[in-house]
Amino acid sequence: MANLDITIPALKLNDGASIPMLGYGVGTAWGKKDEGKIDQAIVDAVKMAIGLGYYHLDGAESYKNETELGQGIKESGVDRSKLFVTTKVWEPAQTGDIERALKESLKKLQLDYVDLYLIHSPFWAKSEQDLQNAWSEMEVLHKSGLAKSIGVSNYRPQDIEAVLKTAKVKPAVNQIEFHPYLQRVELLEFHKKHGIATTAYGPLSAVTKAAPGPVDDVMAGLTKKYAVSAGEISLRWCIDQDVVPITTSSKEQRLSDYLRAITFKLTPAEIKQINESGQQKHYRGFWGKKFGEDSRL
Ligand SMILES: NC(=O)C1=CN([C@@H]2O[C@H](COP(=O)(O)OP(=O)(O)OC[C@H]3O[C@@H](n4cnc5c(N)ncnc54)[C@H](O)[C@@H]3O)[C@@H](O)[C@H]2O)C=CC1
Ligand SMILES: O=CCc1c[nH]c2ccccc12
Repeated sequence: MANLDITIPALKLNDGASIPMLGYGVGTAWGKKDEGKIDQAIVDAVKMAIGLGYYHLDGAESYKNETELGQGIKESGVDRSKLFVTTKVWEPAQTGDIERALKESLKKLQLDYVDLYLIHSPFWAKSEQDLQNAWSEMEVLHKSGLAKSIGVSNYRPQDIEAVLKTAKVKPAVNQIEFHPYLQRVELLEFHKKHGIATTAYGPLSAVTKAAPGPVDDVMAGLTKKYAVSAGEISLRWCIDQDVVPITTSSKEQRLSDYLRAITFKLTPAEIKQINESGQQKHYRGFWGKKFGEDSRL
């Protein structure tokens, strides 16, 4: 399957690095059970995604497939410097855990550095000080060059506020669930105010697992106008709001088609139509219990 021979545009981060505006995740479609054995299907999927032009790869310690992600990167033959590799640390329990986790991740990934290292969630922390201590460990890893950029994931404004009280380096990114049924308006405003980039997981939710719903009619009109699928409209809806979507699929055709999201642009009026119809429904696919009363934020 030929790719479109296009380069995915990049967004500048607050530390000067650039992140490709469409990512491929190995979390949801590829969560692995038996960590002892290499899963060739995941290696092949990573190679396939890179071959199509997905140079932004999103992994995590908790997905238990960093070995496969690293092997896929190696077998792709694409120069390391061209790739943007993210991984995430799961719940750090004590001082030193984050450094240990990153070094273990790098070993599995067969890499000398990651482009972006994220704290996977704030929900393990018992106090503001826990979040601040974890962040200062991230800053040390950033300074050492093992993580070119550092950020967070699933942080709410109050979690970022806590971090910013003592941070020397601001988080470059907050990776959050984001789609028309979870628009995070206040959080995005907060990110903008502090120069934090937003990356989005679950970007297809409104047209896949949360469908049917109130955006369907708007999507139908736009798919005709742009001759793309509702998935591609969903990805573009993120990009046009400076949000970097991270998607995934094991199907080469779908992944290839999703690259069309970088070939057109929605108008401000079309984004508004999606936003207004999307606001009529609320859906959260991940971490719902942890967000509790903050579920709509
Ligand atoms: N930081 C965090 O807490 C989280 C991070 N992530 C990251 O984001 C990545 C993407 O997250 P997703 O929620 O999976 O993104 P997504 O909203 O792009 O959904 C992708 C899923 O939808 C399915 N799909 C794609 N096209 C479809 C279609 N036309 N019809 C029906 N199903 C279709 C795919 O098979 C795949 O399972 C993950 O792989 C992971 O790397 C995901 C969840 C939480
Ligand atoms: O990051 C997304 C949610 C998540 C957290 N841990 C795992 C493990 C395997 C798949 C998804 C996830």
